[in-house]
Amino acid sequence: MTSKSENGSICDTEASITIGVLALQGAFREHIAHLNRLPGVQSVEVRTKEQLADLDGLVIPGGESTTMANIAQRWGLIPELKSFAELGRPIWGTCAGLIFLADRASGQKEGGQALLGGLDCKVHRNFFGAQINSFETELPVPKALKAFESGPQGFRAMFIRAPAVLEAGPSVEVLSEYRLTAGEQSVSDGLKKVAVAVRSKNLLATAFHPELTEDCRWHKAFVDMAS
Ligand SMILES: NC(=O)CC[C@H](N)C(=O)O
Repeated sequence: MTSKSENGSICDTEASITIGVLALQGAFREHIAHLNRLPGVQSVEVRTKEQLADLDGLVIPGGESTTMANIAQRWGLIPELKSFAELGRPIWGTCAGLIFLADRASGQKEGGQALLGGLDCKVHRNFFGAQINSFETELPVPKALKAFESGPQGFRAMFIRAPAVLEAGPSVEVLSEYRLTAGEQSVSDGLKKVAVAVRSKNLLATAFHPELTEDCRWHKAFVDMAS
């Protein structure tokens, strides 16, 4: 339902959930657009620690995890982001955001990079190779998530210089897996599959980019976690 506020602007009176999208670098606008399509949800670009206070959940978008970590460090955001996660507030990391949330990462730039951590996982930062190896595929929907109860039984997964979860601890629930092709297995020590979507308590992480497809169900799933 929309109504006119006193100053005459149109506002959505149903909006009750506020989701922030970390807007330091990367694909934050696409997440904002998807979130705004969901009823009762308003989204905000987040650049300061003060903005974190009023959020029901935070999306850390895809982009370049080293650059994002450097900016977050320079702007003094790392301690606040860490405590956001530690306090059990919902965070969804996509692609670079997944790397950011992982406790352990390989394939990092020399000198490593700041990680927020919280997700008991080891990720490979560029598991699927360089930009040129980016690809799109269809994966079965995660049955564990209510948001996928309706709609097609598969979802489009776009992998762009994508990471993958190589090891996950007992607290981590694997929501989606990707089966490696014979060629991929031969350069991955015979690994047959990797996790590409995981959930652990207040943290959701996906190696692919739902914000670049028409499907809003991953955003809905995160809003469910934040509601
Ligand atoms: N699309 C992405 O977010 C790519 C992430 C990239 N592999 C990194 O290290 O940050």
